[in-house]
Amino acid sequence: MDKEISFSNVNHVYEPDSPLAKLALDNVNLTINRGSFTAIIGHTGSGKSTLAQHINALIKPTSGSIQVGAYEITNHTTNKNLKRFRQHVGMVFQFPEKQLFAETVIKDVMFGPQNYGQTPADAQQAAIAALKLVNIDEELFEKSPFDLSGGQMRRVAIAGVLAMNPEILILDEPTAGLDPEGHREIMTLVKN
Ligand SMILES: Nc1ncnc2c1ncn2[C@@H]1O[C@H](COP(=O)(O)OP(=O)(O)OP(=O)(O)O)[C@@H](O)[C@H]1O
Repeated sequence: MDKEISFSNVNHVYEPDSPLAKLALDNVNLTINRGSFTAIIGHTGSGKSTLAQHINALIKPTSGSIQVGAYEITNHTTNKNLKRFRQHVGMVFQFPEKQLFAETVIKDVMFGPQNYGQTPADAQQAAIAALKLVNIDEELFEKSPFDLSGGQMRRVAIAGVLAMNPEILILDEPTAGLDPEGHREIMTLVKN
């Protein structure tokens, strides 16, 4: 199997050189293979989100390096090289429904592909495909995302990431705060 993501001696210190300095990642080494499904488990505050946010270079290592496909992320990586890279690494943050903003479900999901240069027609097609993938009925497409249930809102938010057709999908506690039914729906869609 091709090596896809690897961490080499990754350290991350929040607020270095201050009395509040916090070592959140301590010499992390790991490899995640292409085509695999990996869960990171740990106590609250153990560094799971910090680790996940390194994979799309939202934060950079204090030292060490992360290889994601052909990209290497180090302390020296500059943001200007990262827009194309982030297109391939979809990140679903905790409580992603908090980032919904558009007046309709379909417009919300189209936003990402359009922002990355797709025509409105192509973005709409990508959005429809992503919404199908997360089982959102067509009759909801023109509704406000804020009129949906919590589980539906979360699925629309995930569709917004899937519409970018990422090669890597990172989900940070995707079922947090959902009821058992919502929990089951999200885990089924992630597996699909
Ligand atoms: N922006 C920040 N500034 C300073 N310290 C931070 C920051 N973000 C996280 N930390 C600290 O880094 C450590 C790891 O946090 P992180 O959020 O990665 O943990 P987690 O395992 O994802 O936790 P949870 O399960 O509660 O989401 C914690 O001690 C946290 O307080």
